[in-house]
Amino acid sequence: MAVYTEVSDEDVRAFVAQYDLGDVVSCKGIAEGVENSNFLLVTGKGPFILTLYEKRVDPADLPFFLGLMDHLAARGLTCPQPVAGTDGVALRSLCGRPAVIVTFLKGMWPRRILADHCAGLGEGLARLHLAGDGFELTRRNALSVAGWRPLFAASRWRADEVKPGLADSLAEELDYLETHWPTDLPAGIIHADLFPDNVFFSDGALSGLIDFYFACNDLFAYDVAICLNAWCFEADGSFNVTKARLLLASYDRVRPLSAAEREALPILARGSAIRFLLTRLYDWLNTPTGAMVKRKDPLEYLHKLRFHQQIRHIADYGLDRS
Ligand SMILES: Nc1ncnc2c1ncn2[C@@H]1O[C@H](COP(=O)(O)OP(=O)(O)OP(=O)(O)O)[C@@H](O)[C@H]1O
Ligand SMILES: N[C@@H](CCO)C(=O)O
Repeated sequence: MAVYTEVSDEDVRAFVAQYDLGDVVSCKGIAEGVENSNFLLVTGKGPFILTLYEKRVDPADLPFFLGLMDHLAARGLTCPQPVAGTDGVALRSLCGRPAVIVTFLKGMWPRRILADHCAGLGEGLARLHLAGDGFELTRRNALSVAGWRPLFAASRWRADEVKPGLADSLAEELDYLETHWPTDLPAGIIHADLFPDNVFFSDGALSGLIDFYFACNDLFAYDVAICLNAWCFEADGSFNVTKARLLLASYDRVRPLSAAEREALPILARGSAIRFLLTRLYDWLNTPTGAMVKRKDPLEYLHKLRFHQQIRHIADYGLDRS
């Protein structure tokens, strides 16, 4: 359960009194997620999500995240929308943390990923990329290639506790990625964390996207690579080429991938693998004792990294070049 900050009933009632949401019926910590403290807040006006932003969210970025959700919703994408208080302000403070109430999305994220989910995902991801066009704020991706070295430095001295030799393997990979990382591919607003638990489905169709707190300006194809890693590997570690084909084909129908973007997928997938490996490694070594959170396994992403290191070309995945 991701609840880092406990909120008392009195605090919640005083907080909600600043909105036109009626009385608080209940407020329960949500047993999912690792980044922020999330609560299912039920008021006289129905269910909402109360989020307290934790360590990895820079408060200065919150206007970007909240504005982006409004921008995307205005363009027809189903995503949470910040709720303003009676004073017109959405971003507040609760228990010493920046805090926001957002609208509740119907649907469920898929616990077991089927090939059809990957088709829905590809279309939804491409629609998100198109819908981000025209958003006036920008945010650099702090967790792209320039951010990996400092993140690694924070865990390097203890990395071998997780797996002997891990520190050297990561150092070598970072050298490679820093030298070969592509820069001249189409870019815009990306989600940057579109894992299955951030994509809701209803009756088999994608019904909404959540958790825009890593969204930023970066390469569109990097977002595709993040999804290949998060959606197209099976529990036994094998790469499911059917899922990958469906993801790419449905993405392509909405926003065609250029030949250069396809060519770059193997290195982008390596970058995506090291990004999640490094944040998971840091969290593995630094999650505060007593925090109600289920840590994620960094080595799952070492396995994915090793897989992509063997790939020279997109055709080696069994995927089409165009
Ligand atoms: N707007 C929403 N509508 C419905 N449920 C939501 C909403 N926002 C969050 N949730 C629920 O809360 C859970 C955790 O939310 P979220 O993914 O934003 O947390 P996080 O700590 O940022 O997680 P992550 O580890 O994915 O970064 C989701 O899996 C979902 O069940
Ligand atoms: N989706 C991330 C956690 C949130 O950053 C992971 O699975 O490591």
